[in-house]
Amino acid sequence: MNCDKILPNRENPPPLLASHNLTVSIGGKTLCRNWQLQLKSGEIWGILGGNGAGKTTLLHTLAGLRKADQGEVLLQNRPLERLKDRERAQQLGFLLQDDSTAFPATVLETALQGRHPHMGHFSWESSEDEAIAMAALKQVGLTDYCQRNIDQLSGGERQRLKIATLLVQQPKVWLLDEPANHLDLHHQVSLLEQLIGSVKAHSGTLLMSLHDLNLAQRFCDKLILLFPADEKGNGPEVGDKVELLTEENLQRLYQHPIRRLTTEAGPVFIPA
Ligand SMILES: Nc1ncnc2c1ncn2[C@@H]1O[C@H](COP(=O)(O)OP(=O)(O)OP(=O)(O)O)[C@@H](O)[C@H]1O
Repeated sequence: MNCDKILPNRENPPPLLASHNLTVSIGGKTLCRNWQLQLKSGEIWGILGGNGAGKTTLLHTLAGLRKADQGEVLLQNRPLERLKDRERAQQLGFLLQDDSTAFPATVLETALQGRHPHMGHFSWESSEDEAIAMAALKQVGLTDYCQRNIDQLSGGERQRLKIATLLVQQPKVWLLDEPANHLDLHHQVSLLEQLIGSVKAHSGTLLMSLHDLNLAQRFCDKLILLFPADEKGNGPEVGDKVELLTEENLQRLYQHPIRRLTTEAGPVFIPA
């Protein structure tokens, strides 16, 4: 591996998460080829693309949950696949779209799982860990449910609990697969604001897949538009949201005309 370009340097610190010549395919479809991506401290990224475009697959690859066809992912300058699970969990948090594998536990026990990567191997959760978990549950409005079993939560409450668990974990790199799923309008905005506030306060970075263009416009600095990769060199487009959120790009991305309206609150996107 050639790390010349990403050696640590005070003026140009290495990206928190980077892909190096990454090629990812699934089901005979190539999502990206020899792809270089750099997520830096303080940056908030979005991945946009239609159903089946590969957003989840790409996020899973960047999190090390599935192997890339070629290339590698670097977490704070170290190849992800060489990190121990615990080391990885200290630095990288993932919000899965589907967590049907979750085992029975109370809301508080689930939030406390976010502390596990930071605890000693044989230690129990301390009162300080519990206070951190309760503070996160308060942030997402679940204090009153802390002793309830998670199978007694609504879809939106479960999503808020997953977000609380990440707030407890406090990773450097946050990868979120459709964080706005199941959330009502108030919680979409208030929880994304809290997540992003926490990411920025800890000089982290966040990458999330979204279906809502207005949330992408509101919260992201940078975007990945997941156009299919082909032999002609086409593929994902990466850049500032201001450059990428055009009607032309969005129509091509979703194969549907999208109108960009200018309002006092900023641009608003609606399907035509
Ligand atoms: N195990 C698998 N084997 C083959 N193809 C798969 C497999 N899992 C997913 N796919 C296909 O890979 C493509 C990308 O799926 P992925 O879930 O990453 O898309 P997505 O952009 O997250 O979609 P959505 O917006 O619908 O959640 C889809 O066409 C899907 O059918």
